[in-house]
Amino acid sequence: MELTVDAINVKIGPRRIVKDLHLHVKPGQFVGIIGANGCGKSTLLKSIYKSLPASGGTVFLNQLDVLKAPAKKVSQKLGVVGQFNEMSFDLTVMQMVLLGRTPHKGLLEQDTSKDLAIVEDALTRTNLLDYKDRSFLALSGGEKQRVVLARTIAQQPEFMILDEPTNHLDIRYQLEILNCVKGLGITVLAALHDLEMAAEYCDYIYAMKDGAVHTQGTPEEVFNSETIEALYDVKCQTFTNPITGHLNFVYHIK
Ligand SMILES: Nc1ncnc2c1ncn2[C@@H]1O[C@H](COP(=O)(O)OP(=O)(O)OP(=O)(O)O)[C@@H](O)[C@H]1O
Repeated sequence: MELTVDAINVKIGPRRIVKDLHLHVKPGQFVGIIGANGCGKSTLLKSIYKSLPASGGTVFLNQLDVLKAPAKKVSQKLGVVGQFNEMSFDLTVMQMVLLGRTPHKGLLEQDTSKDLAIVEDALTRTNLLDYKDRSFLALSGGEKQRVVLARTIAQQPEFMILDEPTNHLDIRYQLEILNCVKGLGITVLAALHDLEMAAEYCDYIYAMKDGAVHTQGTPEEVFNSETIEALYDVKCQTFTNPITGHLNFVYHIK
């Protein structure tokens, strides 16, 4: 499944937060969005998954016109792991993850053995099998984040949007979550703050500044001192870690 975003604009009050932005995610790619706090990453993602109205532009998932299509149709294709996962009523972890099946079901349709098998698989992939009878509200922030990912996996989307998916997570779970998402083999668009993880996991990067694309390309093309300084207003040196072979960064304030 591929995503094509053309000339998207988002205004909040009088302010233009996302400005005429174009973005393309090819089938099977893991694409990252990076940029400083407040540059518009979440606003862009929310406009793509229709949580915020766009004031102009189009979003297509293959032939599906996302901004015009009914929510249920979109949620059969598109799964979202957002930044804030609070809810006010209590469900068990199992019940939360079963909610992921909703877009595929008719009104009042019962859960089938196939739904339960899909949920079991999602719980296994996110290391949550032992948590299935626990109360969602009593979980830690990181555990909640994993439950939300499991729910999104149970939704069986062909395209996944992640907004800072590793917020709240310790290092092991940050790696596990990104490995887990990568292992799904679906197309992914993710806002990421950790540049080293973005360099390791992303096939292609959009670097945003002030609501627009500042630079785009492969991690090797985007991650250089000039771009990082321009995006974050810090001094930066990049180097290849001799142990991991991955791109690493050293920062200091100008
Ligand atoms: N509901 C809102 N009302 C007013 N301003 C908003 C609203 N939502 C976002 N903004 C503003 O839009 C700008 C972009 O916010 P956004 O959350 O998209 O940035 P971001 O790049 O995701 O930041 P972060 O890295 O901190 O999550 C910010 O200046 C923010 O204050």
